[in-house]
Amino acid sequence: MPKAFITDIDGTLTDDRRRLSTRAVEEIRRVVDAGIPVVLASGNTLCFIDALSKMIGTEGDVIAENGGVYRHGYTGDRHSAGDRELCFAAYQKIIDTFQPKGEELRLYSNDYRYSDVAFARDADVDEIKKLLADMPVQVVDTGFAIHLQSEGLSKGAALEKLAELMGLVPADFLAAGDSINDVSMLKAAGIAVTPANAGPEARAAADFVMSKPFGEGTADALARYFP
Ligand SMILES: O=C(O)COP(=O)(O)O
Ligand SMILES: [Mg+2]
Repeated sequence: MPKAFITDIDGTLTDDRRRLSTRAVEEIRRVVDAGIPVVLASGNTLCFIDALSKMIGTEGDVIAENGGVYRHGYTGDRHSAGDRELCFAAYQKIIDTFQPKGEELRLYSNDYRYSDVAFARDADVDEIKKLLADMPVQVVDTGFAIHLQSEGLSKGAALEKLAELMGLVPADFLAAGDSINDVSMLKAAGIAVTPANAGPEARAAADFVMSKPFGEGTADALARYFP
């Protein structure tokens, strides 16, 4: 049995409209009550994940902003990395290119981010990647938002550091994720699963693709690996 569980949120615990699977929540509570550490790892902001962590009932071990931020427990230090000003300069470059064409970009939860810049998927990602090719910024399309983050940051890299604070190694974890921003975490974990809605990158990185999509698939994985 794995010693711990790390899970993505959007598309892995929720459906594509971001509605939480109550069965996945129940399974996580069962696992937490059995003494298994559970990490929530998401592209979302720290405050968003903290609220979710409290209400689901996990212990505050979190990775936010796709690895730009992590923290061990609710009272642990917040570790933030990355050059947010650089990400903003990249975002400005995108605006300067797209706005004259009449395309509006919408920032997501900008007041609450420490590391990355996230915005609505209204612009063409391939065009953005081409535009920013000479900048040390990653363009990550999670299927829910587009993120700009400093090179070298990922959920997998943050897992390495957080696991150490938890007295574990990434190989101790079962990981669940649905998207390209989960690949590094799925690869680092001992066992990796992906719900049936997952994109091709996450599928390729997972050991098992669950037969059900979204939180239902993740709930099945918890029942299987933490019986
Ligand atoms: O914030 C996003 O874009 C997606 O969030 P996720 O990492 O929980 O899927
Ligand atoms: Mg996701």
